[in-house]
Amino acid sequence: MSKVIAVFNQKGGVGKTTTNVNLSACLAKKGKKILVIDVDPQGNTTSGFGIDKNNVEVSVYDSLVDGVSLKEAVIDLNTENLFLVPSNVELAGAEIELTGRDERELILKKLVNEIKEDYDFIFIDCPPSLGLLTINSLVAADSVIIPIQCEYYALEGVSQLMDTIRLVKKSLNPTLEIEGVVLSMFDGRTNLSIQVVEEVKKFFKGKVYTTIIPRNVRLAEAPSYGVPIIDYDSKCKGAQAYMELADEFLEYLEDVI
Ligand SMILES: Nc1ncnc2c1ncn2[C@@H]1O[C@H](COP(=O)(O)OP(=O)(O)OP(=O)(O)O)[C@@H](O)[C@H]1O
Repeated sequence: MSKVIAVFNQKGGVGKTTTNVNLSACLAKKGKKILVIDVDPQGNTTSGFGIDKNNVEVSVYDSLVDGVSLKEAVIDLNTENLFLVPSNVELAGAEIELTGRDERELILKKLVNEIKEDYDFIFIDCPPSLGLLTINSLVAADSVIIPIQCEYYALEGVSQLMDTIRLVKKSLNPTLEIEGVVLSMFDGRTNLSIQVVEEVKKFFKGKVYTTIIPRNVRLAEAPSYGVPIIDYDSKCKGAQAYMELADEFLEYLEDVI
């Protein structure tokens, strides 16, 4: 059974891209066939996998705006089980171009449904906004993983994103569920990090898995080399934390099914 997961938080710089690149790479290592769809015009997930975003032939923009099938946009990352639909800055214009189209919130869902069964999991990297691209991502998804940075105002951002999830559930995707929270850039030496973890766990009342990813210099370096952390330094704390997240993710699904 295949599953589509949106990695979503409208706040910028909270670890969405890092989670997408590294969780998907870890799951691919565990034998799951993974497609990552980069729906962020910044294209950091695309470059995080080592793809030159200024040089892609077909991108998610072509699919969303011109109806090119996602199959035609897929890049084989030459790592076993791992595939990518790339993005680039062209996507920044898509929200305006799609305004006024019929069923504009359902475009990605229709495209994803055509290829869903070819993969075990499809991860969607949402942009840091609450616009049409994010709504398309949440409508296409079966579940949401929420990265939260352990920093000031983390919880305020969470209540805002919960409003969006509730709205999408109510009007466009009633079966959408929250699956897990990734507490990103945790610095165990600061009270703030510890407090954020406690508050977030209380907020979600133990209903979802909450995985802690430490602030880790190797994780911060890996994107500039265009590799997932597991291929960069598989022994570092960041790589181990994402492997643990992959285990939790798979355990959660076993429990649910
Ligand atoms: N656990 C970590 N340890 C150290 N650095 C990290 C960690 N997680 C993410 N970073 C760094 O923090 C920055 C922001 O992370 P990331 O790009 O994943 O966030 P994002 O939510 O995708 O951002 P945006 O909203 O701009 O798309 C990046 O430079 C990334 O390398």
